[in-house]
Amino acid sequence: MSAVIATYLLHDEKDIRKKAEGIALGLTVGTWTDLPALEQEQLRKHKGEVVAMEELGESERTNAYFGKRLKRAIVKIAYPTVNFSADLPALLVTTFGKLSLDGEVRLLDLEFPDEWKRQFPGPRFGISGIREKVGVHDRPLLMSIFKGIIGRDLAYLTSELKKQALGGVDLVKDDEILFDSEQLPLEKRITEGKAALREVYEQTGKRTLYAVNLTGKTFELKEKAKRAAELGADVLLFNVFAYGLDVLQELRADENITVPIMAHPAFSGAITPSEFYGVAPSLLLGKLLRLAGADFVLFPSPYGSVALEREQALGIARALTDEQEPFARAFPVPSAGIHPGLVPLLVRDFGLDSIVNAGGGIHGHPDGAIGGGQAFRAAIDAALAGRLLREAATENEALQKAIDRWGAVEVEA
Ligand SMILES: CCCC(=O)/C(O)=C/OP(=O)(O)O
Ligand SMILES: [Mg+2]
Repeated sequence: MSAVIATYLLHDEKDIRKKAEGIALGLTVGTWTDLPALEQEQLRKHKGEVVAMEELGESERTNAYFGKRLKRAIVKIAYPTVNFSADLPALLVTTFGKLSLDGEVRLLDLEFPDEWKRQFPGPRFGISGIREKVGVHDRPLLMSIFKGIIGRDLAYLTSELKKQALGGVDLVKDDEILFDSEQLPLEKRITEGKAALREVYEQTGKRTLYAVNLTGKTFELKEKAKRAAELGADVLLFNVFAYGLDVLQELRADENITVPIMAHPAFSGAITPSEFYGVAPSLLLGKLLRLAGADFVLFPSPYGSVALEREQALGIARALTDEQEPFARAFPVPSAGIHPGLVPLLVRDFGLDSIVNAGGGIHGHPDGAIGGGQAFRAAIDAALAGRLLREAATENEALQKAIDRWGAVEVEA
């Protein structure tokens, strides 16, 4: 029987196995033992099964949080794929719909039968495709974020775009809070942005992509994205969790929208952070965003301003780049509060196939966005060469100024 296997962290005061069995039945056939034999035979292929249970010891932390003594267990439950359609809304409602309201259950992972998950698109470009577009194959990419753009006009936007590109970044992204406005409509940001980046390319030979924020009402998104593609948009930034995973998948699957999609984690913090309930980040921001077709995935780094616990951040990156999956690998983009002094940690933890992403760490440099980009590029080169940042900074003024401002976390080679 083809089944999706959900892994949960369960809590219960009395009988964890009974709770697990109740979930397996409640989210599938509803009841079992009181059914006549004939009905049991007819319904057997639809019945959810507890396929594994690992009891955990009591946790003082958990009991303190819930204010009662709880048993705990990691439980795997199989949901027959014959019960639901092959789409993410059906998957989520089946495995963690009403159950997500329980308040004492955390969805840790979903495992899919091969033939079932191949119905999903995965990234259209992925890491290799993005590298081809920027022409960089031997280092982590560097991305900067517009800051202080709301309320500004196109002349200001293109001027700021050029400065970031002149600093040597490979991509510039809209901030996720930049929405269409009279002064900065999407179509103009694309066309004027392309012209500005073409100027920098002709001046420096450096190609820089611009990720424009695709926003607006859900049912307008496809037409907007098609128009953006026609205008030559490099990348579409998308606030997936304000819309839904299936909207991301619909954009990815449309053959008229052959543009890389960059998933922003905005609003996902309403779902992932608790260790006791909600959804594990490696599943929501890793496995599911890759399945739905994100080429890049931003998530809080372990050392930034909205830090994720390190193992959780690494778990997202693993899920995005797992070679066992039948999908293109997606770029991990550990973000928030990143400055050049953190690059050795980023390279150690996320390696070559990742993106160093910064807003304040670029624009807050004493020499502005150009200095910020130069400092990051020098830090990346130093980290890859196994050099201490402070040593490399003796030969690079922009990096030295960044270290003077934000410090540096050295990682021994
Ligand atoms: C995890 C998303 C980070 C983000 O959206 C953003 O704008 C970061 O800005 P900085 O923290 O680098 O200034
Ligand atoms: Mg942002």
